[in-house]
Amino acid sequence: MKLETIDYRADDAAAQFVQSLRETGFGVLSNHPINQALVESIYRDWYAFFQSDDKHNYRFNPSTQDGFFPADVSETAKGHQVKDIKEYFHVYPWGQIPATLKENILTYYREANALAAELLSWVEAHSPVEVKKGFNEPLPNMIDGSQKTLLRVLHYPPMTGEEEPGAIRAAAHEDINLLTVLPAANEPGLQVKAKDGSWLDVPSDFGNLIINIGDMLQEASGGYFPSTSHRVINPEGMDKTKSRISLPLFLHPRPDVVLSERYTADSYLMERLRELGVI
Ligand SMILES: O=C(O)CCC(=O)C(=O)O
Ligand SMILES: [Fe+2]
Repeated sequence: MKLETIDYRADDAAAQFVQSLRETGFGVLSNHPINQALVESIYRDWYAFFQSDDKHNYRFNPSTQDGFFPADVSETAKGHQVKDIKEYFHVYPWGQIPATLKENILTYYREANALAAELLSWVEAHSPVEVKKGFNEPLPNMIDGSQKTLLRVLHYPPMTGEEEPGAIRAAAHEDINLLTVLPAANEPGLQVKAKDGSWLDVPSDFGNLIINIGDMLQEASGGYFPSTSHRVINPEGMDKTKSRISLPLFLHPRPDVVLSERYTADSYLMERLRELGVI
């Protein structure tokens, strides 16, 4: 099995994209409307920010979760013991954002959300009737006006040789949210677990847009759309000395959205955050 890249402008792009999501939990788009020059300037400016001491002036707020998370408080994926090798910044439009970085990152936030709403309408349009009937409201509606959607700017530092044994950039995990939208990072490493248990490279040609299903869409679709495990492996050889920057947008429904008979978006998120031990 291999992940195929889908041309966003193809006549049957929506059908192909939804089929890829259904089969692998991932969809990869080329020729999409996200401005690549904007993504590149975000990578460049935030790389400089992560290199500076200024980042420590934006330490995350534990109750609202916006701001800078240093490597020593970085996540440990569910079911793992060692921390990931990464630091990151959580951007919410209402949260702390360095003034010089604000305009570009909020433009990206807005544009990526607009595309995400369209992709959710593709998912809905290509869902079987029984699955569609289970959606309590149209999928694009679920994120409309949501204050919960999170843009994470990630910096994976170069390898030093001092890493904790077994630690990798991002240990295997599933995303909690509805869909995740991710421009290809400036370095490779992202892999998705196939049905046979093998790890596949996600095609990360610069300019591709990668979309994956999160647990909330799996829940809302009664398991029809699978939330698949993915990870970021450590670089080898010459790439060891390179940083990797990536920019996942985690689409979160409004808290009152009913996902299933068991969960609202809020009760689902709280249960997962409690399991992770972060609340
Ligand atoms: O850095 C990446 O390419 C993926 C990051 C990721 O999966 C996550 O932060 O949930
Ligand atoms: Fe992820």
